[in-house]
Amino acid sequence: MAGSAAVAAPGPSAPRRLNVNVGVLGHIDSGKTALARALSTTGSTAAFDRAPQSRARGITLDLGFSCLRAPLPPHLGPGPGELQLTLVDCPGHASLIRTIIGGAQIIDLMMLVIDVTKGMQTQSAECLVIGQIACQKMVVVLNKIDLLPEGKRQAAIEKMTKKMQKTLENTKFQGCPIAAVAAKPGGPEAPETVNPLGVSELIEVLKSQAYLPTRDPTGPFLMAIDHCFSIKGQGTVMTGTVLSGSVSLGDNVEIPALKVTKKVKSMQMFHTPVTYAMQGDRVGVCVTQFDPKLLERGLICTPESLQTIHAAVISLKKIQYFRGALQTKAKFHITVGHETVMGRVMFFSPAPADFSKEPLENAFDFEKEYLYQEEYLSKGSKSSEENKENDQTGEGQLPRQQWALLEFEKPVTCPKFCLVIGSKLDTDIHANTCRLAFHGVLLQGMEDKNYVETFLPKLKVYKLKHKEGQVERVLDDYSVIGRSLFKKETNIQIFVGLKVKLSTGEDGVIEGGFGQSGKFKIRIPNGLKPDTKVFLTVPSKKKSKAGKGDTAKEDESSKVDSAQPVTISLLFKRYVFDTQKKMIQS
Ligand SMILES: Nc1nc2c(ncn2[C@@H]2O[C@H](COP(=O)(O)OP(=O)(O)OP(=O)(O)O)[C@@H](O)[C@H]2O)c(=O)[nH]1
Ligand SMILES: [Mg+2]
Repeated sequence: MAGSAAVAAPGPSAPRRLNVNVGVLGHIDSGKTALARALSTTGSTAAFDRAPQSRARGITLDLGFSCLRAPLPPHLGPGPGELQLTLVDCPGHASLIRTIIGGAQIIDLMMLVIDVTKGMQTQSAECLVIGQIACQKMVVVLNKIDLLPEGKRQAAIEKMTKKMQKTLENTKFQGCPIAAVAAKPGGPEAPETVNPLGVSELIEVLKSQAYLPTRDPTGPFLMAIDHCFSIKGQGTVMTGTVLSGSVSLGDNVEIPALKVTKKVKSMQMFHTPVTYAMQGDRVGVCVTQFDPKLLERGLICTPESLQTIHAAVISLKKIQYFRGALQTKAKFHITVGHETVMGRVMFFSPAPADFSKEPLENAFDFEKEYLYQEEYLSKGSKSSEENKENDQTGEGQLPRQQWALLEFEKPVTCPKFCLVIGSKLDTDIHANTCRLAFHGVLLQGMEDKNYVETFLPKLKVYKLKHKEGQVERVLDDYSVIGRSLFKKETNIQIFVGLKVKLSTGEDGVIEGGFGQSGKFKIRIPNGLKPDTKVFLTVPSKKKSKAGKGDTAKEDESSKVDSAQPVTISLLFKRYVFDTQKKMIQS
C-alpha cells in the first residue's frame, strides 16, 4: 500500500485522489473566511458538477476547514482522478498568531489574502514571514476588488500587483501568482445571491500550483487533529492531516496530551474506508471508548514517540523584519512544534576555530566548544561590532550557524527536530511591527527535570574573560606587585598559578595576594627586561611606602611617577555550566 504514495486508492478501479492543504492567511478582515466560503461553494456547485464525487462532503467541514474538489490536473499524474483542496481558514487577529503558526505547519500551499484597498498590513507581513518558514508555495489573492471604482479597477489592480511583486522580490515566493477577486462583493450587507468575482479563475491558479507534497511513510506516525466527534455505534472519529510516518488499521496510537493509547478501529479517506494512511493524507481515524469532548485540536502519534522536554538546544536564525535585538536571558513566546510556551534564551556561536565551518543540519555536536554571546550576532548587533574589532581578518564576519539554549517555563511535548518559532507576543498588537523574532530547528531536547545538573554541564559553552590591572612596582628582577586587577574582597587564592602578560611583553604567573587591598605578587620566570625595569623604577620616596597607607593617594602618586603605566592582562575562559567555575587558560 505504501507504494500508492500520495493517492488514496481503495481498489484498482477507484479513481486516483489527491489531497492538498491550502492555507488561507492574511490580516484581520481581509476576507479570508469569505474567500474560503466562496471557493468551496463555487468549487462544489458550478464548476465541478460533472464529477459525482465532488458533491460528497469532505470528511471534515470544521470551523476553519472546508474543501473543494476538481478533476486531477494533468501535471499531477496520468489518468482521471480527483484533486481535493482542503482550505484551512486561519484566523487573522494578531492575538491568534499561535493558531496561525500551527495551521501553517500542515499547509502545502498558502494563499495570502490582501485587502486590495489597503495593501500589505502588519499581519499580512507576519503571515508572509510564517509562510517563508513553514510553506513551500504561495498564491497572493487581492480581495475586495469590488471596492475599486469600476473605471479605474484594472489600473488599480495592476498597481497593487506590481507593489506586491516588489514586496516578494527578496522572499522565496518571488514571482508567485497574484490573483484578484471579490469574495463577497458589496460586503456583509450584500444579498447571498451576489456572485463573487474572479473565484473560478483563482481555482484554476490553485490547481496549477497544486503539487505532490512530501510523502514519506517512514519514521513515527504523527497527525494533527483538527476535529473530533462521536458516531453512534462506531466510536470516536478524529480527523486531521498526517504530518509524518504512516498508520494502519489495528495500530495503537497515543494521545500524548491525555497520556492515553487507543487502537485504530477503522479509517476513512475521502469518505471511503481505508486500511492505511501516510504523510500528507487527510484521514479520519476511529477509536473506541474515547470521549470526543476531551480533545478538540491536538496531536496523536505512535506511542511514546514524542518527547516532553524542559529545555532544548536549537539552531536558529533571526527574522530579518524583527526590529529588536535578540538578547541572552530575554523571554520569548516559543512555539515548539504545535505548542507555545514562555521560555528564556541563551545565545551562543561557534568557537573562533569553527567560525566558518559548514553548518550541521539536524544534529548538535556536544564534543565541540561554543562561545557564549550576550546577544544573537547579526549585522549591526553590538557584539558583532565588538567581534569586528577583535577579528584578525578585520572583516567582522558573522558565523554561518548560531544556536540557543531554551529553558521553558512549562514542559512541552513535541516531535524530534521540529520547527521552533520565537516571538514577542506581548508587543502592542497595534504597533506596526513584526512580533516574530527567530525561527529554528530543535536539535536536542532535555527530558530530565534536573537538566541543569544532569545535562547542561555537557554543553561546552564558554565565556572569554579579560581582566586588566597595572604593575605598581618592581619587587626584584623576577617579581612585581600588581594592582587594580581584583577587588579588595576577591579571594586571590583561586587565581594563583594563572598566567598573565605585561604590556611590555613579559609573561608572568600570579603568586598570591599582597597586603589587604587586592594587590598581588607576580613572578616573572624569565626576568624583567632591562627597559621595563628602568621604566618602572622611578625613584620616588612615596612609592617605597606602597603597600601601606592610603590607596587612593598611592594611585595618584604612581600616575605622576610613571608616565606610561605597565598594564597586566589576565585572559581565561570559563564554561557557563561548570558548577566549579574553573578558570581555563590555553
Ligand atoms: N466589499 C467587500 N467586502 C468583503 C469582501 N470579502 C469580504 N468582505 C467583508 O469583509 C469583512 C471581513 O470578512 P471576513 O471574511 O470575515 O474576513 P477575515 O479575513 O476572515 O477576518 P478574520 O478571520 O477576523 O481575520 C466582512 O464584513 C465581509 O463581508 C469583498 O470581496 N468585498
Ligand atoms: Mg475569518
